[in-house]
Amino acid sequence: MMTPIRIGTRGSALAMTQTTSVAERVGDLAESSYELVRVRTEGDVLKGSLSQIGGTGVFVAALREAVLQERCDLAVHSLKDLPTLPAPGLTLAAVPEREDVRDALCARDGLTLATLPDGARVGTGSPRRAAQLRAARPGIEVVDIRGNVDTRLGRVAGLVSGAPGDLDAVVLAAAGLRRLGREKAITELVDPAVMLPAPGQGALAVECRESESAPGLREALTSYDHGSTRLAVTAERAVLWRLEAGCSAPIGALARVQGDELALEAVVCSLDGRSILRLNRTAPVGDADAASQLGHDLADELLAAGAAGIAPLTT
Ligand SMILES: NCc1[nH]cc(CCC(=O)O)c1CC(=O)O
Repeated sequence: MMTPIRIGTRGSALAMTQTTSVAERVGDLAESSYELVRVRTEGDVLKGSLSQIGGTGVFVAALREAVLQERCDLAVHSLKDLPTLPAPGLTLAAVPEREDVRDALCARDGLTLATLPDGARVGTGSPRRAAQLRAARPGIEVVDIRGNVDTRLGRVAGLVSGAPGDLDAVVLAAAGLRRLGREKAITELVDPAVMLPAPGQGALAVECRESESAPGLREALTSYDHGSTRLAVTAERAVLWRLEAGCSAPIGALARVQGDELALEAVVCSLDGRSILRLNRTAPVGDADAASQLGHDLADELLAAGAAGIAPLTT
């Protein structure tokens, strides 16, 4: 018998549901009980816009510390919040199968990107979403917002009963809405041809200590890992790494395994949405190194095409 696997999580509703579903699967696979360990992160404490807080990994650092200090054995993160630099002493032990990768428009009165009136106020805290929104619909006003999913939905007029709402719509990740059982708020799943998601969007990351040696745990995590999801997010994150960009840079990337090819698309946007540089590239499906190479190669093409002059990459 093993002692319970201790799984670190942020306290937000989204983090708790994500961690609980991971914990149940890992517990089953390792034939072990588990307990959740709540960790408060800087990203939960600080107020203000995420782009103002800046820096990568505000949601991640405290969870990583908790694993390194052996206050817990695993940490569950949203992969898109995970810095591209590896954390010494930790390893990305499992990337479970990805949820919906798309961004979701949640608008009043069933409106969509095409039917929102000019002048509509659309909330997002993400420069990537803001830029692609402006490019798709130059007439709308993008409003910088932050807060948890329910706070954001509450800003949309008529979407949440009792909340007056000062916005016509917000854009959130479909994956988070689904995990929270809030998919009814979605009025349009935005086609990635219009809005390329963030690298790693919709995927989770399970980290453990490199030295983890509990019987069965590493094996359980290896069998929980989803090969094509890992290849896709590896390629996407390699773009970000090569551009030396952070998670709040106006960059989107999406890779998919299509037959025996890994197809990667990436976009770099100016903040005003007027310049959009979008390229794609494919490689034969191979190992993680080949997926990284594909991401690096596409990033080099973006740089050669002027990416650094379009967007503030290091924010
Ligand atoms: N940066 C916030 C964040 N990190 C992960 C998700 C949920 C979706 C996902 O797993 O990609 C969200 C919320 C959002 O973007 O709407």
